[in-house]
Parts: sequence; structure tokens; C-alpha cells
Amino acid sequence: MTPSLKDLGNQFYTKGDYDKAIELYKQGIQEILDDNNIVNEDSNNQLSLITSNLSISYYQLKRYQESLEWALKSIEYNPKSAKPYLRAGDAYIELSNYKDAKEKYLLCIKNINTNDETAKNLLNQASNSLQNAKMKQFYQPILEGSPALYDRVEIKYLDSIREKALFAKVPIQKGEIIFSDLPFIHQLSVDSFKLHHNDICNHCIKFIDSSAAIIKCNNTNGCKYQYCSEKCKLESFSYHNQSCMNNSDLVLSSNHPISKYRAMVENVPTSTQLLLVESLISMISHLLKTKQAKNCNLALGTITHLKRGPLMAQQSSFNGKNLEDLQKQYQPLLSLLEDAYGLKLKEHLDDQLLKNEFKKYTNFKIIVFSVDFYDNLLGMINFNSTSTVVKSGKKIEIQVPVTTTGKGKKSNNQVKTTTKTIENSCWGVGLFPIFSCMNHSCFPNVEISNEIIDGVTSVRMVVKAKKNIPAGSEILHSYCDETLSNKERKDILFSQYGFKCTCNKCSK
Ligand SMILES: C[S@@+](CC[C@H](N)C(=O)[O-])C[C@H]1O[C@@H](n2cnc3c(N)ncnc32)[C@H](O)[C@@H]1O
Repeated sequence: MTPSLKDLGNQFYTKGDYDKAIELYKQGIQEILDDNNIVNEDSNNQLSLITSNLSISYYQLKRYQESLEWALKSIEYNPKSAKPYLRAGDAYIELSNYKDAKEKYLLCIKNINTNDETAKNLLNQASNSLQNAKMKQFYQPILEGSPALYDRVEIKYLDSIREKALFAKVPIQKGEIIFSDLPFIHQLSVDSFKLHHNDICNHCIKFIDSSAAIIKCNNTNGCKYQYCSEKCKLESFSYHNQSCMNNSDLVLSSNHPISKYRAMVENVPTSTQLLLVESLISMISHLLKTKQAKNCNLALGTITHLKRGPLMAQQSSFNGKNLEDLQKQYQPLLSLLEDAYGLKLKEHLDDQLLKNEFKKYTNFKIIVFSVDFYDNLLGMINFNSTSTVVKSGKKIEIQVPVTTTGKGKKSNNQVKTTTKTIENSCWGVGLFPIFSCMNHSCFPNVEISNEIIDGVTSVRMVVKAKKNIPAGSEILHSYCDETLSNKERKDILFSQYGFKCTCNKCSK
């Protein structure tokens, strides 16, 4: 049996000769049309298959408009076939039309009506592509909005395990800065705030020169927040507004729920993360009250797209702790946040949009004060946040305790102090929109820091190539110290980030 023109085309397609494949597919179409004066279902099905192949051939040649046109033709010939919708969706993605891509992927999924291996693969491909379209619809405007920062990277959805990932769009040389990212929200550590609130901008964490003008927070009633510019003051409004200006007694009153919350978290190892949760809840509440967002997710903006999951459930599966006990531990903190930032029925909830945010449970609590939401915020911070170190460039002297243990069984410990010279720096934790799309590798190809140029640091996260990175490669950094043992890395990655690393180094 002589092979059909379609089969011949397929042979050239497999060899990567797409031009020749296109030529043969087009001849094949003509042959079917010439042979079939009367259009019937069989010829239409054949035409749908061959035009779908034409679409993918043009796609391979990066001729996306033609790829789309042939995919749409293929759909016309057989609207019940699933694959042409996938082809059309893929072409729409390349043409930056994410809305139509989403629609076509959904139609592809809807049209899959068998359960064999090919159908399962197609379903998997279409589901991943649908996620990719949704993700791109959100991230592409951010990347394109700041080309100076982000024009060397792109974000793609990989699969249901690793989800989003960051890729190099161009070849990158070792040592080059690939991109840098400003935090969506940032929290200074308790110690850094105590030590530095007088010499930094509370929003951008820049050390302010003693001769420069300092802009104070509007609240004259004791708030220690200060800024280096009106812009920083304005930008901090969404998260600082409620914890300060609406509560003029806050700083003075130790009975205020916010003061109590801060006092409760002050000495726990994750204090900075728990303070960041407070800032996030403050921000969500502010945006809901001022009707700038319809619901918590919209209030979270960019952060909505960060990887989330319940941290307590993660921890209980890691160390066998009882989930309910863990949740009970957090309940007092949550109640304080609700007292401080809760929406009041009469004052704020006359609006249908906000009513939709109500928990259907008791007492008209809104979802933001449910333990599940709090847990998801903790998970989101755990999976995505990164520490920042901003240095002033100067050294300072601090007193550190020296503990001397006297002789004898019941001797008293005498605490003496000694002077230590340290680099004057501020520690914090931030959530970064693009940076947080980067996956982990135990063989990272980038290193991260807060240093833009020699010795000058800021709260901006700077991602530098550790090796040459070819265009199209995934950009990966290590979530833990790569020199740790396999077991140590495995434990950190699972307990903190919720995944089991499958790289060659970990599988040894
Ligand atoms: C900062 S996010 C990275 C972006 C993430 N892929 C997403 O879609 O948002 C961290 C999360 O990504 C996933 N992840 C990162 N690296 C991974 C890897 N090598 N293998 C499996 N999952 C990984 C884990 O779920 C982790 O908690």
C-alpha cells in the first residue's frame, strides 16, 4: 500500500523537515477536495486531521498566525475533535491572546470523550496548557510592565507538581544580573525594628542619611514609622494604615489587640513571618473596608498567585503533630487579629460584595479570620518568602552577653557583656512577585542577594547567573544550603516547602 500524502507529510514532520511536511499536507488537502465533490463526514474528518497537522507544522516554524488559521480550519471541519482546540490554544498563547487560549483549552478538555492512553495524555496536556494560559494572563502584564527588570525571563506552567517556573528568554552569561524584584510586601524583624527604626525608611528599608529629611507617619500619637519619601509613605498606606492611623492608641496601649499580638509573637522563632501575616491581614481588611477589593483574593493581588497550602497540615504530616492541637495554638493570635482588623457588621458590611465574603459559619466572621485562611497565609509565606539583608555600609558597636559559668554545683551564672563591632544591617522577610516563581534545584544556576552594585544593598532581590544559562533553560536557585547532607536537604525541603526533591543529587 502506498503511503498517503498525509503519512508522507508525517514522515517529514518527524524528521523535522516542516516545510516539506507542509507542502505534502497541502497536496493531501487538495487531493481530498478533488476526490470528494460532495462533502461528507469521512472527508471532513480527514481534512480536520491533516489541517491540524498543518497547524502544528507552522507552529514548529514559529509561524503562529498561520498555525492558528489552520487550527481554526481544522475545528471547522470537525468541531467534535479535541486536538485542534489544543493547537488553536497553543497558537493563541504565542500570539499573547491568553483569553482565547483559555477558551480553546476548555473546549479541548470538553471534547475528550475516550479514556485510552492517548486521550489521557491529551487531557493532561490540555489541563496544563489551561493553567499556563491562566497564569500568563496574570503574569505577562507584570513582566511587560517593567521590561527593564524582566525582559530576560518568562514564566511558564510546567505540571501539577512543580506548577509555575521561571525560564531564561535569552542566553545569559555567568555573573550577569538576570532580573531583580521589589517585594510586594516586606516585614522587618523585631530586632532590626528595635535597633534601626530611627535610621531607616520603614517601607523601602533604606538607611536614611542623618542630614536627609525624614517623613514621619501621620500619626503623631507615638507611631515610630518614618519614611525616606512621600512615595514610600503612600505605598505603605495599604498595610500600615489600620495598624496605626485608625488606632491612635495602639502604640501607647499594651491592651490593644495589635499590641497583644505583637507581644505574643515577639519571642517565637518565626516572629517575622507572623508579623508579616499581620501586615497581610491588615492590608486585606483595609482593602475590603475601603471597598477597593471585592474579596480577600482580589485584595491579595499578586499574592493570590503565589503557591499556597496549609502550613499546619504540612507540619503535622512531617512531624506527626496533631493538626487540631496545632490549630488551637494559633487560635488566640487569630482572635487578636480579628479584634483588631475585623469588619464590623454595621460599619462595613452594608455592602453585598462584602456580605459575599462572610463565612457561612457563626457570628458573621469573614473568611479572612478563619483558621484555614490564616494557615494558608502561613503556608504561602513559608513556601514563597525570602530573607532580606540591607546593609548601611557602616560598622556599629553592640553589647553582647558573655556567659561565664562559675565553679561548683550550684554556682550562679554571671552575665557580663562585651562590645562587638558588627556590620550595621537590617533583616527582614519579603514576598516577591517574580522571584517567587523560581523553583528549587540542588544544582542551582543562580545566586541571590540584595546587592545591586558593589556593597550597595537594598530590599530589592537581585538574581545573578552562577553559570552560563542557555536561552530556554529553567532558572533555578537552591532553597537551602546545597552543601548540607542529603537527609538535611530532604528534611528542609519537605518540612518547609512541602515537596520531595527528585534531582540526581537527592536520589543518590
Ligand atoms: C517559591 S514556590 C516556586 C514556584 C512554584 N512552582 C509555583 O508554582 O508557585 C515554591 C514551591 O514550588 C514547588 N517546587 C519548587 N521547586 C520544586 C522542585 N524542585 N520539585 C517539586 N516542587 C518544587 C514546591 O511546591 C514549593 O513549595
